[in-house]
Formats: sequence, structure tokens, C-alpha cells
Amino acid sequence: MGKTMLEVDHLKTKYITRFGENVFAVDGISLKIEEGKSLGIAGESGCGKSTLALSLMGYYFAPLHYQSGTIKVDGVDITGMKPDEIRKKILGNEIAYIPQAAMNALNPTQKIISFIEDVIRAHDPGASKKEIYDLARERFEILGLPESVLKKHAVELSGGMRQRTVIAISTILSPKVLIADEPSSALDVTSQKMVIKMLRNLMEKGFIKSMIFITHELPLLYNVTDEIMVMYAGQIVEHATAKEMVFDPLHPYSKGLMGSILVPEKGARDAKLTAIPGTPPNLKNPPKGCRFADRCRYAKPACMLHPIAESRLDDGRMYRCYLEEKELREVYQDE
Ligand SMILES: Nc1ncnc2c1ncn2[C@@H]1O[C@H](COP(=O)(O)OP(=O)(O)OP(=O)(O)O)[C@@H](O)[C@H]1O
Repeated sequence: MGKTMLEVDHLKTKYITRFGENVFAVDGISLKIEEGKSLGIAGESGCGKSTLALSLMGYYFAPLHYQSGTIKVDGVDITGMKPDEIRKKILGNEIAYIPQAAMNALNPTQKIISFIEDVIRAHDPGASKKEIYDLARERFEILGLPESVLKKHAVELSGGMRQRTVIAISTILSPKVLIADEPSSALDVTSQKMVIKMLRNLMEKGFIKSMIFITHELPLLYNVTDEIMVMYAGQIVEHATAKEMVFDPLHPYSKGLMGSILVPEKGARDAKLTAIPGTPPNLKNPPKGCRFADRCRYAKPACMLHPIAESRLDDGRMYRCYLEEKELREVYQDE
């Protein structure tokens, strides 16, 4: 087993609305990522993926609040750190984050090299301009980005190039964990492929030690990550290897999401992806039983009665369902 880069234990975080209501967006999430490994997080819009990303980085600014659980990066517990301490000690060198639509967040009046100077100097105030330029040039070259980009402004770059540049800037300090939230979803297919290739390259070269890749585009994850975690209504409903999740999903919700991957035509795939009837529950007042029960075609009355605990198979695969593995496989086979 490799060294554990990120370990999260029963993390609970919530939004407190201006009416004082609690929205339990991350409700007891546990996960572990080893050095050299990547984890995909998938689920419908609103299931808590982005909130999980913010929570992992200790980004607790109202209305988001920490409730309980622990987060360790390379063995160091960062759970209780203040946002200022997180910014100085963790962000950039321990955990790097690429938010949704990151490529549009670059200040258009700043040159790319000056963003890199900001990131490096936040952790090493004494670094000289030349040292920073040399490091940036070398990194850009290894990642297949032209050196000329360093002297350009963000507005001078195409969308795909801007996104790859943001990724190069965010990972310049070789973080232990990269959290990429929908890093390729706003791009055309060719640029998407280049972004994915770049992320793989960063892992292979050891410039990032581990990665979390968040997306609602499930087919992407099979090509990018070692493991996949499916989230539903703030909880994990299944965590398996990417291969298991794609070819042999166990939880009825994963089955609904993943069953579509093998359909070759994009149109058909999209049609199936939106085909799970119903909508996720309101996280202000989630159901006390299985959160997916009212959309699940295999639900039994007992599913609604009590919270569903996580079950673990012998190979370590986790799923959260009232039905046992054997029952699930039988009902799937009968269809
Ligand atoms: N500022 C906020 N105040 C209150 N509730 C919020 C806030 N931001 C998000 N939420 C709620 O938290 C839940 C999780 O939202 P989140 O954005 O993390 O989901 P997501 O899976 O990342 O969705 P998407 O794929 O659309 O980004 C949703 O129910 C959402 O309505």
C-alpha cells in the first residue's frame, strides 16, 4: 500500500441559510487516497460535490460551516486550522484547487507569469523573479505549454489554453492533493482531451501526488481515475474501483447513472443519463431512511424506515443500500 495522501473521516459540513435553516450538503463523508492514485466523484447537480471540495480545503466562509469529522493531508490533521492558516500553510503546496470555470477567474490585466509569482511567493517570499521564471518555463515545457504563454495576459489565450494554464499555475508547487472541480466541462472535446492528458501527465511526472476529479460527466471518470465515488444527497452511496463502477455498478443509483456509459452514441448516452425519474431530496430536511428510496425501483417499505448504514464487501468496495449484494444482483439479473 502506498502512503496515504488524503484521509477524510466522517466529515459533516452544512450551509446555514439566512433564515437559520441547515442544509446538510456533506453528511458523513469518509475517503482515503494513496500516493499516485486518483478518485473521481460523480453525482447529479446539487448532491454536494462542490461543497465537499470546499470543505476538504477548509474553506469555511459563511454560509458554509464545519460540523464534525477530520481531514488529514499526508498524516497532518488540518481540520481545526483557521482559514488564514490554511491559506498560508496548505493551499497551493499541500492541496491545490481548480474551481469550476477556473479559466474565467484569471484577472485579465495580469500576465500569466505574475500569477505564478503570486503563488510561489505566498509560500516562499524570497524567491527571485529569475528563479520563478526558470521554474515556470521548465514546468510549462514538460507539460507541453509554450513558454510564450508566460508573457501573455489571460484574454490573449483560447479557452482550452487558458484552462491548461490555470492548471499549470495551480500545481506549480507540486501539491500532495489536487482537487479539480469539473475541470473540462466547459470545453470543446479536443480541449477536454488535452486537459485530461495534462492531468495524467502531472500525476505521472509526480507534480501532483494524488487527485480528486469531480464531474457529473460519468464517462469521463473511467479514463481518468482509479476509483469512483458516487454521491447522492450529501452522502456516498457507492465507492469502488473505476472498472467495477463502470462494468458492475451495485447501488441502484450508480446503476442508473453508470449503466449508460457503454452506450456509444453521445445523444443516447445523454438521454439515459437524465432518465432516473424524480428529483433528489431537499437537504434541509432529508428523509430519515434511504435518501434515494423514493426514486428507486427496487425500494421496499423497510428502506424508508431507518438510515442506511454503509456495507463493505470483502474486496473493500463500499455501498449504502438496504438490500444485500446477492439480492441486488438477483433483481438486476431478472430484468
Ligand atoms: N450558499 C448556499 N447556501 C445554502 N445552500 C447551498 C449553498 N450552496 C449550495 N447549497 C446547497 O448545497 C447542496 C449541495 O450543493 P453543491 O453545489 O455542493 O452541489 P454539486 O453537486 O456540486 O452541484 P453542481 O454539480 O451543480 O455544482 C445543494 O442542495 C445546494 O442547494
